[in-house]
Amino acid sequence: MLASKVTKKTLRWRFRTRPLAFEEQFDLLASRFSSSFSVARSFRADNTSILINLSKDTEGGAFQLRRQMRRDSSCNPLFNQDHRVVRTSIGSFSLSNRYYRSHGHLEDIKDKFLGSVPEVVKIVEVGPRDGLQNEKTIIPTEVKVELIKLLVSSGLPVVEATSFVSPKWVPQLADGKDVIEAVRNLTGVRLPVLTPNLKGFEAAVAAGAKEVAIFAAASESFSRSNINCSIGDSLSRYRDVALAAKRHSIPVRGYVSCVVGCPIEGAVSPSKAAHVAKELVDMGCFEISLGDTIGVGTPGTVIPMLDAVTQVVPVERLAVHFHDTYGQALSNILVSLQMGISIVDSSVSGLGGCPYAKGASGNVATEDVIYMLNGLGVKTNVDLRKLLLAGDFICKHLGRPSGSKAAIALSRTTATASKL
Ligand SMILES: CC(C)(COP(=O)([O-])OP(=O)([O-])OC[C@H]1O[C@@H](n2cnc3c(N)ncnc32)[C@H](O)[C@@H]1OP(=O)([O-])[O-])[C@@H](O)C(=O)NCCC(=O)NCCSC(=O)C[C@@](C)(O)CC(=O)[O-]
Repeated sequence: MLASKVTKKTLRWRFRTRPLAFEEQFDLLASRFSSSFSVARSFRADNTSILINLSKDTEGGAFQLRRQMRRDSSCNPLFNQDHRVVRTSIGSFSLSNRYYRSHGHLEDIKDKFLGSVPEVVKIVEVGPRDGLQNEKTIIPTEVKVELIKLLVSSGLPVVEATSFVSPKWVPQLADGKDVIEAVRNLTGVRLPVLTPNLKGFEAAVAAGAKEVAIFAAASESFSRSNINCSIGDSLSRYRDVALAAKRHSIPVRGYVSCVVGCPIEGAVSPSKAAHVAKELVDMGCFEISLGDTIGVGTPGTVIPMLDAVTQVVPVERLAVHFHDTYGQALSNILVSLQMGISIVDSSVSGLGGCPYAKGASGNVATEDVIYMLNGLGVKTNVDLRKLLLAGDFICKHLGRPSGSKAAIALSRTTATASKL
C-alpha cells in the first residue's frame, strides 16, 4: 500500500473563450476541483489564463494527481484543452497556436486602432546569415545546415542562408559554398545569399544559389567600414551584379543599412535612405530591406524614414530589418505594419549583429515577431512550436540562452506545465 502524502501542483488554465472576470473564473475552477482537491490559492497570470494552486492528499503521487486533473478538465467547455507539450533542452512547454490568435472582438476594432496592418506578413529569416556572421567561434557547417533545415520545416518562406563575402572580412561564413550545396535542393523555400560584388555573385551561382542579396548603406562611413568603398562605388558594383543576375534570371534583393542611424555618423536623414533604396530598385532589386543596423530607431525616427522611402519605392516592395539593441524593434515593426509594410526580417532567437557595427545587438527575434503577429491575427505560415525547436537547437549549440523573450517565456510556462 502506498503511503499517503500531500501533493501540490500549480495548474495554468487558458481560457477557450474571452476571459471571464477573474473572480468568476476562480469560482468556476474552485467548484470544478473542490470535490477532488483543496484549492490552495489562485492568481491571475495574464488576461488569457489563470494560475491555480491545488493540493491533494494522494496515495499515488503526482501521476495520479495529473490523471485526475485531466479528467476534471476534460468536461469543462470553457477552457482550451488543446494541450501539446514540446520538450526541448531549455525545458518543455505547452502551447497551441489557438491561444495566440485574436478573438473576433479584435477583428472588429483592428482597423480603427491599427490602421492598415496587413493580413499576411512574409517573414525573412536572417538567422543563419546575419545571426551567425558575428559569432567568434567557427560553427561547423553541419550545424548551420541543420539550423536552416529546422527553420525551413517551421514554415518560413525565406531563409537567408549565408554570404559569399571575403572570408578575411567575415571568417564565420567562409563555408558559404558548402552550406549552399547542402541546402540548395530544399523545396518550398527561398534561400538567398549575400553577395558584395561579382566575385561573390559568381561563386554563389556556381554553388547553386538561386537568389542573392546586395547590401548598400545610407551612411558613407558605414559603407566604407562594411564593404570598403563609398556608397557611389558600391552602387556601381551592384549594378554589375544586378546585370549578371538578370542574365541568369536570378532575383536580387537589396539592403539599405543604417536607415535611421550610423555607428560612426549618428543620425541619418530619411532622404539618404530613400535615395539608396530608389537606386537599388532602379537597378532591378525586386525587394528592398531597410536596415536599422544598430537598433537605434524608434517609431519617432522610423515613421519619417518610411514616409520618405515609400514616396520613391512602392510599399509592397519594402521590408523592414530591425536590430533590437534598444528594445525598440517590435514597436518599430508595428508602426511599419501600420504604414503598410508586409515583409519583416528577423533572426531566430534574436541572434546576430554586424561585425562592422560595434555594439549593435542581434536582430529582432523571429519568435517574438511571430508571437506578436499571431496575437494580431496576422498570418505568417510559421509554426511557432517548430520555430522554438530551431531556436533551441542553435542556442544549445552556442551554449547560451535564447535572445527571444517569447521563447524564454514559453519555456518558463513549461516549468509550470511540466508539473501537471
Ligand atoms: C566587399 C569586400 C569583399 C571588399 O573587400 P576589399 O578588401 O576591399 O576587396 P578586394 O577586392 O581588395 O579583395 C580583397 C580580398 O578579398 C577577396 N574577395 C573579394 N571579394 C570576395 C568575395 N565576394 N568572396 C570571397 N573573396 C573575396 C579578394 O579575392 C581578395 O583576396 P586576396 O587577393 O587578398 O587573397 C569586403 O569588404 C567584404 O567582404 N565585406 C563584407 C562585409 C560583410 O559581410 N558585412 C556583414 C554583412 S552587411 C550586414 O550585416 C548588414 C545587413 C545586410 O544585415 C543589413 C543591416 O543590418 O543593416
